[in-house]
Amino acid sequence: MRKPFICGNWKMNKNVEEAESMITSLKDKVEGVDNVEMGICPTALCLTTVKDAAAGSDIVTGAENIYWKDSGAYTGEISAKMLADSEIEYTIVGHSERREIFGESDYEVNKKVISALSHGVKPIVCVGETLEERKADQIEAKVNFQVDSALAGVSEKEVEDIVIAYEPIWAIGTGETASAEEANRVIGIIRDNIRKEYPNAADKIRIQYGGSVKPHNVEEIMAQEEIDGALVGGASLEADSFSEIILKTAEIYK
Ligand SMILES: O=C[C@H](O)COP(=O)(O)O
Repeated sequence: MRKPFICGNWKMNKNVEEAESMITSLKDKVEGVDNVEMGICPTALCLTTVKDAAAGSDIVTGAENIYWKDSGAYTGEISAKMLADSEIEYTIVGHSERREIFGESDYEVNKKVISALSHGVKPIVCVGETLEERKADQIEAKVNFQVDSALAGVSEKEVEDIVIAYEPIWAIGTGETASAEEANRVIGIIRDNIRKEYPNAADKIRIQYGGSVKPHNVEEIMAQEEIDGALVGGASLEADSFSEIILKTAEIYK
């Protein structure tokens, strides 16, 4: 059975003090959970704060984004190498907000995935369709294209370290979720597509759902066979709601 991964994406929220206090409180609330991997992706400013505050717990840390070069004249960027040097385990790559607001392309997402893997940082690759694409029956074509592009050049061994997050764009921060069955269906499509290129790894790769995951709907979502966790935005900002999501997932996986 794949171990579910519940990961918070704080986006552009929280200063250092707030980050430290949230993790301190979260640690207490999820102590003893060993059947769910738990993570937080804060801003670059708070990465080491979260890492240090989480010490002694099973909470892992991830960045929200990277650039694919190791170092150099790339103002405003951080690299996978820097994350590895600070023992940061994960990085989100290709979140729809990066793609839509900052114009990140599938080509760039792939370069970032390759760079992260080369430094032992695990990428959480986000894919998902817009509402227009959903209405035009293009969900499958869109997500499979995004996944194929992101994984280009990745070996079967390396691919096991990748987490995919299926996040329908229309469900992010809107309070709307894909129904649990629909999220499960699309994630099944993604896994079947991965199986074509990576027959031995497809059943090992974790595929999360993201988009308005909250304490009140997490059980239904996590009960689905294909869904291996969640990438949580808004509800990951408070220790109460995020721990509730983790604890309910842990209960389902008992
Ligand atoms: O990365 C997380 C997603 O964008 C979901 O955000 P949300 O839970 O606030 O809808």
